Amino acid sequence: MSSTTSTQTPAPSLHIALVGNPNCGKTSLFNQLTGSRQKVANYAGVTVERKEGFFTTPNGRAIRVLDLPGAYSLDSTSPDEDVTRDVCLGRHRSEPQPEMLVAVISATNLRLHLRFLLELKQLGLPVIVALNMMDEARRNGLQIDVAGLQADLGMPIVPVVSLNRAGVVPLLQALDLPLPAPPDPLPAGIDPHMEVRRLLATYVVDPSAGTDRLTDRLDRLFLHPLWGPVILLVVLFVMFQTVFAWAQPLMDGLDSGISTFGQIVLKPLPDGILHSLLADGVIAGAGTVIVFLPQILILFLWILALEESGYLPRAAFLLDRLMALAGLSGRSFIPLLSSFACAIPGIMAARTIQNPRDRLVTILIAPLMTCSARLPVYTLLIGAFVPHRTILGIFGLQGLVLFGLYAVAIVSGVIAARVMTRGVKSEEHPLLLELPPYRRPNLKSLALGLWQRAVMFLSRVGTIIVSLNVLLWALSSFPLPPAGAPGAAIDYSLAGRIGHLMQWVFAPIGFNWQICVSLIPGLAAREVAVSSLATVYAIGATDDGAADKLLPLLSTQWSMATAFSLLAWYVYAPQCISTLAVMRRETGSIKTVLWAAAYLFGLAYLAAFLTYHITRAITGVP
Ligand SMILES: Nc1nc2c(ncn2[C@@H]2O[C@H](COP(=O)(O)OP(=O)(O)OP(=O)(O)O)[C@@H](O)[C@H]2O)c(=O)[nH]1
Ligand SMILES: [Mg+2]
Repeated sequence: MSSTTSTQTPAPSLHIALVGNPNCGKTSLFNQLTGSRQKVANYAGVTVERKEGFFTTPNGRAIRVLDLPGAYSLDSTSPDEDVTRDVCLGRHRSEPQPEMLVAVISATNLRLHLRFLLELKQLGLPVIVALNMMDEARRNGLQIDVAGLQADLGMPIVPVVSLNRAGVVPLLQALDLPLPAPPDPLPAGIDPHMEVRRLLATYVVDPSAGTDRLTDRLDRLFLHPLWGPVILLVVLFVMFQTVFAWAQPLMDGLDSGISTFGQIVLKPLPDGILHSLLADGVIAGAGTVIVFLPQILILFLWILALEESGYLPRAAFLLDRLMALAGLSGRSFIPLLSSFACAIPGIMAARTIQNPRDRLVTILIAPLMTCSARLPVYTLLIGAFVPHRTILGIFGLQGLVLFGLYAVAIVSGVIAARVMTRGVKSEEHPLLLELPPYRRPNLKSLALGLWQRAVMFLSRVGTIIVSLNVLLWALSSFPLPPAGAPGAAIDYSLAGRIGHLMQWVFAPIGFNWQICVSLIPGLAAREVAVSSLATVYAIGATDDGAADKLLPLLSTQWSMATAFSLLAWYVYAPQCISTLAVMRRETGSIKTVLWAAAYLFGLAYLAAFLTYHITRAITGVP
């Protein structure tokens, strides 16, 4: 900026990095400084790769800032911590050493975080300490002699609260000052643990130390050997019940909105190609998927609230034994849990696992965890084939079946991991899982998180789903049948012919040719299978408006065995190219990916085959 109004010349630009222990609030600080919306959550290991951002200080200094994965020390042991170590030491392949570090430490966890800070002193780089979570420290009555600590450490300390912009202003101001001198390293022979103890004893008064805090009281309940698992089951159970119960009115509203919209748009158009393209390709396709938005948002509301509350690491702790059964350690839990939202961040979160075997097995079973894109497929079929009935007076049968599908996937994941590890115990270090304090989820950040999800979902619908559906519409409409040909026009189209050919392979598991056709575009994204079915059936239908009636249509045209077989297929099939691509990137091996795809498709076929024939035998429908 060549400003003539400013009286001060901005200081030269600066390149800094945010470094600190996991879960100390680096990403929250990064988001406040740069205005970005990187993922933040209340457990260790959320950020697994470096993120770059830019901002300007009040005096106009241009700053490039890196958010780094959390680390416990510079002797890194996992791929995510490698990044932090390499950047700090100036050894990173594509990232120059920062000119200054902003060491983020949490005021509520000084015993752990000061130790890493002492290690950072050895680097010979200027360091500013951002003393984060001051709001919580104040609430707990913690008194910190910041001036004394700062003089003792030889580094400027700036108290901050990274929850809002105002809370980080002191740091912005500190970044306008000339760079501090690099601190002196800890003299040889001084034990860092003793040094931390000395610092705490001299500069910190913690009146709540040794008292029974809320977090301790809650942990006695949530980590109780009996009540802990019971509560976990109840939480998961209620979650799936609400996905159906709360979403229904919203879904009905959306459904009728889309029908009305379709009628208004289509009414002036004469019958013909354009009418069919809009009705059968765009509206039928996008409309059938959009109605699932409420369910997806309810699922995410739960996931976001659980992430922020601090409950997830407790769940990992409770399930450590289950993981041991699979030959894995509790460290695999969070990556697997993230995969319930989407396997892609889940597979990336496996970078926090140190042991290479455990990391590979976790990546290989991550696609078995039920990602949110399966939800439309599951609920469409459950809605069409499972009666809307209450069991024992309180449990909805549909929610129960959904819960069952998730449970089957988890059990399958455990068995698959056990086979891959041959039950040999993990050599990963015993689970040293940090249990963060419980936090009431912030309503604003929940709302923001949901908004981001909604935008992501709708833009998926608007881009990939609509374009694939238009493509599918074209393939299902052309070539046109010869004049006077008997049967439905779609049978003569390219898609119809491909579907009939594929039936050779899929008839033994009860798939009709329409399902076969929808499986191909469904590879791009699982929800596309639903919109594709809508398009294929709409084009094939003789009566108008079949599109918005996919659900009743399926319940009359498919047997229960076919529907359940497709559900079983979707529990296992790696119907998502992006997941396979991320697997390739994270493992660096195309062989691994081919193997993963083969074993998952194999399982899918086997499960669908068994489900189809068992259901047929039970229902007695041939
Ligand atoms: N009360 C309070 N909570 C905070 C503050 N800063 C961050 N948090 C919360 O602390 C948790 C961790 O924040 P993150 O920003 O994800 O931490 P991180 O250091 O990036 O964590 P990793 O990426 O796992 O290393 C989240 O629940 C935040 O909402 C703060 O100043 N006060
Ligand atoms: Mg982070």
